[in-house]
Amino acid sequence: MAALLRWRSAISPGVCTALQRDGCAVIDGALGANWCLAARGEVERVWRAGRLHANATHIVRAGERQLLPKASILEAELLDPAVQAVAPLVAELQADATLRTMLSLLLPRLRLDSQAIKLQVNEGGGGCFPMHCDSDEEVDGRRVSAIFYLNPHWRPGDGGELRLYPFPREPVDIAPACDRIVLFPSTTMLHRVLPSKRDRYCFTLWLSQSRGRPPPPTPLPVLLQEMSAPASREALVALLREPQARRYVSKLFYAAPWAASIEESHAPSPARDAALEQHWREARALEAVFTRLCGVSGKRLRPHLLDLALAAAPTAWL
Ligand SMILES: O=C(O)CCC(=O)C(=O)O
Ligand SMILES: [Fe+2]
Repeated sequence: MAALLRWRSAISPGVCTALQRDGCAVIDGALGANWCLAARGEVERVWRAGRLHANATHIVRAGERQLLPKASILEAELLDPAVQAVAPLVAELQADATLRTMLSLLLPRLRLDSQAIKLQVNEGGGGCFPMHCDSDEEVDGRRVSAIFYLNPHWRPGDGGELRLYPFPREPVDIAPACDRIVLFPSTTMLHRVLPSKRDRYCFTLWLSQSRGRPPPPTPLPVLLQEMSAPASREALVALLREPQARRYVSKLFYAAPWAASIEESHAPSPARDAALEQHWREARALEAVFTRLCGVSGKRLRPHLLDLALAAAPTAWL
């Protein structure tokens, strides 16, 4: 209870400003080391009770669904009352609306009305996540991801850093240190987890707008196809003020490290080949669209897009 009070006072207007301006906010010391150690113990008990399952991405290839598991990553949603009974502290946080209330008050475009927690254990030995965004406006109502790290013994060299790609700014690595919370927009912040040498515990609180959601905007690829080409510099800079547009440009910008992150996160399998194929197909399609719009091709395209995105900054993330 004391930890929850402490947590409530840690969610300051400064956190909302950083989230809006930088695309991420880091809060240290919000719950206290004792709470985090106890929460880590709860996640471990859920694991020992056999309630964590291997994380896997669903890939659709030639109409067939294939499962693409991540090596060493185990997870569980905190929906099941049996899991909640083993993790009462984390369940108490799941029931606390402070974060979503504060964010909705201070960031008027956010109307967050529900939340869910996912527990995660990375067993180490190189376990990692490939580059991804957590959600998409067409998929569900998730808007803000908040990750709570529970690793009292983390040291530089252990790996397992969260890497954010706030394009056009340089990537940022954040250590999964104990009692640290990292917030970012679920639909637009590209991120991954670097390989972890040792076990790594955390849970994610996803904050969603589930009621009264506006219909999803026209998908960006459709809008881009409709823009006349070549587009003016002003039109392209205006486009890159939209977080969704920056998301697509960063997919193109980081196509090679993105593919490497898929190879690093999954053991070789036909499902991994399908994921890589799909990744390169999308990257090539984006390259064709932006080559047409910018009137710039080949090696000159990426620096050109970076220049446009820098001209669009500073931009809002939410
Ligand atoms: O473990 C982390 O730091 C991030 C995990 C993640 O990106 C996810 O669960 O979507
Ligand atoms: Fe994620």
